[in-house]
Amino acid sequence: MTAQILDGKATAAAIKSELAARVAALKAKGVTPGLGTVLVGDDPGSRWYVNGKHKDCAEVGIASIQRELPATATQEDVENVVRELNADPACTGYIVQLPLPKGLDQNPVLELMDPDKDADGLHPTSLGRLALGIEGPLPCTPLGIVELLRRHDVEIDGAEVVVVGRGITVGRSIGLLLTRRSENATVTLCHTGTRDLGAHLRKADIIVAAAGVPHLVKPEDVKPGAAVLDVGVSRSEGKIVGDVHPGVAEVAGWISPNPGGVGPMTRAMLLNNIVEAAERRAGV
Ligand SMILES: Nc1nc(=O)c2c([nH]1)NC[C@@H]1CN(c3ccc(C(=O)N[C@@H](CCC(=O)O)C(=O)O)cc3)C=[N+]21
Repeated sequence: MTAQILDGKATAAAIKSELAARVAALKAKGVTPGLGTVLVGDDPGSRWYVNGKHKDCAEVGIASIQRELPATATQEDVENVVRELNADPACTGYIVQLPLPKGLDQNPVLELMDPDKDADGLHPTSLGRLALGIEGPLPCTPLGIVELLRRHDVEIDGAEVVVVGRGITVGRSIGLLLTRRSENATVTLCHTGTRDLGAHLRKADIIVAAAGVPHLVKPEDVKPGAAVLDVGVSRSEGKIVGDVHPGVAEVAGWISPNPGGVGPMTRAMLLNNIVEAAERRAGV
């Protein structure tokens, strides 16, 4: 058996064309959604990601608001840019590209953001709303994973989902998302303190590997027919190495390639959060 591919690149392209239609409808009402990015320092990887986000915006008709600060920027400098974007009516939502350069404290910056402009869905208020079941921006990678599964008809309702990794961007927040009534999955959150990871993995209908450990999920740990999502991004000689061993493709029912799987979906969901925020504000 060879797994079906959860093609994130193609799915993200389909979502972007749907979003482009919603942006056109907003523009017809006189509303132009705008995504802001705050990039501090000159890390080439961060710059590459931020540029990608603006390219995505151009594709669907979202306006781009780019703010750049040198690596020597002070905490006050960064916080002033955040205040400025909070007050800017052209900015529907924005992200502060993480990590910030050494010496800058990220939490006070994130807490200063207007939660209604949180494009990442990772503001304390957004995570609180998610936990409480209040509408608001949702974390992009978990949302991308749900969309990727839905659009490939992988059953989430009632599924046993095993998540590996407790980071905020994926592991911690996807449990909150998948256990909502609308998703209705059973979620086990595994991490470095888990005693027998293999025993958990072998019971899973859906595995979300987000530990950042190359090839952590082995073929013998996967139940035949399971859906496996590879979120891990490690690098070896410039190439991405995921958390899922290539041999898993022979056992799984579905597998997300990496690159070309969860990454493009994360980017598409950032755009989705901007369009939804603009629609909420316009009362659509
Ligand atoms: N405030 C904030 N929000 C973020 O969402 C955020 C961040 N900071 N800091 C860095 C990480 C990383 N991240 C990725 C998004 C898309 C791909 C992506 O599309 N990757 C491509 C290929 C990448 C390649 O080839 O290097 C793929 O998977 O096919 C990857 C990584 C968002 N991040």
